[in-house]
Amino acid sequence: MTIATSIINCNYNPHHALDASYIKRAAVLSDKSACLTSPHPNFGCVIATTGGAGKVVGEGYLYAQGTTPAEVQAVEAAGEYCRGATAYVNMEPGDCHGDYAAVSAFIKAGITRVVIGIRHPLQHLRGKAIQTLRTEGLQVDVLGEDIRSNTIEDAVKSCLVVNAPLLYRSAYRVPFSVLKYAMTLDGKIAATSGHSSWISSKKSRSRVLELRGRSDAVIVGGNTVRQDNPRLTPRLGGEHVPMRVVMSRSLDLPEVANLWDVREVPTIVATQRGARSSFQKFLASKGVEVVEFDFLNPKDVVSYLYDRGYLSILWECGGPLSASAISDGVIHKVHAFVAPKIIGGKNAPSPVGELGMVEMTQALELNDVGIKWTIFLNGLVTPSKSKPNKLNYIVHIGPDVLISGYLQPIPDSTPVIPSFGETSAIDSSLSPYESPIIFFYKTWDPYGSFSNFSPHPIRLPDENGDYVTWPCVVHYYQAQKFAGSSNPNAKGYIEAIHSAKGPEEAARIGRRTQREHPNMVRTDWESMKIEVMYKALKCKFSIYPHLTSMLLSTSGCILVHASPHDLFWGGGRNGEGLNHLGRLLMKLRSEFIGDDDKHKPEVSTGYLNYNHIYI
Ligand SMILES: Nc1c(N[C@@H]2O[C@H](COP(=O)(O)O)[C@@H](O)[C@H]2O)[nH]c(=O)[nH]c1=O
Repeated sequence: MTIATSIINCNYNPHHALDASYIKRAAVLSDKSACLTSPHPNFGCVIATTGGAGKVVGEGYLYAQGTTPAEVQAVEAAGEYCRGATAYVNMEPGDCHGDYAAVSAFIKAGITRVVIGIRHPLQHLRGKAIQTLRTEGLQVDVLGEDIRSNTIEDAVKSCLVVNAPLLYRSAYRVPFSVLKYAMTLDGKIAATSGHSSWISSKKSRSRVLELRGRSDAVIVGGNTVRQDNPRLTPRLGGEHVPMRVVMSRSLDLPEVANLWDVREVPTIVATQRGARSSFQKFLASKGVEVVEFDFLNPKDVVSYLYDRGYLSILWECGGPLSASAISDGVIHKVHAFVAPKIIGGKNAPSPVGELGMVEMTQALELNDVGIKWTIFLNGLVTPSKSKPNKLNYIVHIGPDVLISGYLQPIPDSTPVIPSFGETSAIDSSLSPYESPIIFFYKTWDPYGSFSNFSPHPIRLPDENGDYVTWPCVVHYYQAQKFAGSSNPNAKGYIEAIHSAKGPEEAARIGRRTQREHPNMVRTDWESMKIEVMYKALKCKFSIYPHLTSMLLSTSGCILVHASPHDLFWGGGRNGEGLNHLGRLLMKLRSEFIGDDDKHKPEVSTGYLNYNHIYI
């Protein structure tokens, strides 16, 4: 889990522990609708008076999509005590009503401070409530941005867990997939005969029923249907019952099965296009929904379920399908119930089939997102005091042991901005958490003209002060590596770069010459190359009015050169680059914006009016 390392306006707040505890309370509250309604964005709100240890005066949680927002409930519960109080929310308020109900409730009630666990993961809502509240004069502290500490980070993670489904949906456009299996101590999910009831205890199985109640769909394979004739229902007495999904290419399925009884609970059978059409007709006659896929695989099935708006999926399948789902990268979290039993059986099935791994070093490690959670039987998760700060915890449920963890960490949707910290130093108007980010790379992409490869000739003085026109920034930049070199051949290379047919060729000649004749490169190159680039950019964005206005039009945005391999000028694949090109363009933009007339770029009369270029 990476929470951005830079500290933005970090206000030391002696009430970190208090803030963290109320935020964790909001997270636990937000989870209370689990199993009662279909998975949805989980919001909890706690309103506490300020001063000393504070006193909780109102609480609320969103019961289901489209019902009264948690914030409105908490304000109503707190009444007059809202005035001057602090509101704690596990996630930035959304606005599914389109009326800003949550934000206006805080403002009208006189709340003065709002503490927010995580920003809203959905792009179209992200940052909106925070900005509105701040504009209205409320103090808004976002955990991990405005207040940071280990305690705070712990509270952030509790907010990530309760909205993991929405975070995965927002970051990866997939449902949150949990693989659950019960196995004996010797790693079997059934006897050789296929008999499997029961491996885990009644207590463990009621935990599984709760997991189903938290899901939009439960998926099994054909073999599970044939062997177990499962019902796959929560049977908790709650209201929410997930869709049951059977994945079967062959449709080699029994005509009599609990899953074909859809009076209470729907069932989908996902199959290969054209499989056993007579059986498809039989299923349809029972009211079972048959969905055909060109090539039935977990990835396409979850993509289909994503389109149906499913947030959470529980995979209760056998080894072959588990392996296929893991290989497809579909599984995010694993719950393994280990029962203190030994069944043996050379051919008894194991929880995960063939993954094609031949060395133990290839084993997939569960990710430790370090959350102190103890899972109680009622399915609620409550921060624990004593448990080690590890999510890969081992929790005793009856005689069994539950080992849980993530194969893919919860995305924390902190923007991936290269050189996060330096950004605000370049342009104080930018907030890495709020400013839009413009990624530019190839010349044919939007903002492609920001690329050094764009075909904009520039004209700059050489070391003798004579102006030379260069076909583009790349030609100029590559040639400068050898400018002023005492080596008699340097001139020839500079000329070859200057006349290169295109920026790729110019870059190739420049890099090859630098590699093969390092002593020809000017001695101060490493310390000068950023300045050389800045000169070229300043020229380029001064002499073309449309480029000047394009650059100015990005005011307030963070510019990232999205080259995945150039980690000096680019941002890298995951923000590990230095993004110097993006940073120089933001610096130049600030200069243009902040400039008085002296530096205002001259608008050329259609040709390169060199005498007005300020270098
Ligand atoms: N045997 C076994 C499990 N089996 C799983 O539960 C399914 C049966 O669900 P239902 O018909 O709704 O009770 C079965 O098809 C298989 O997916 N699960 C567990 O937690 N522990 C166990 O020991």
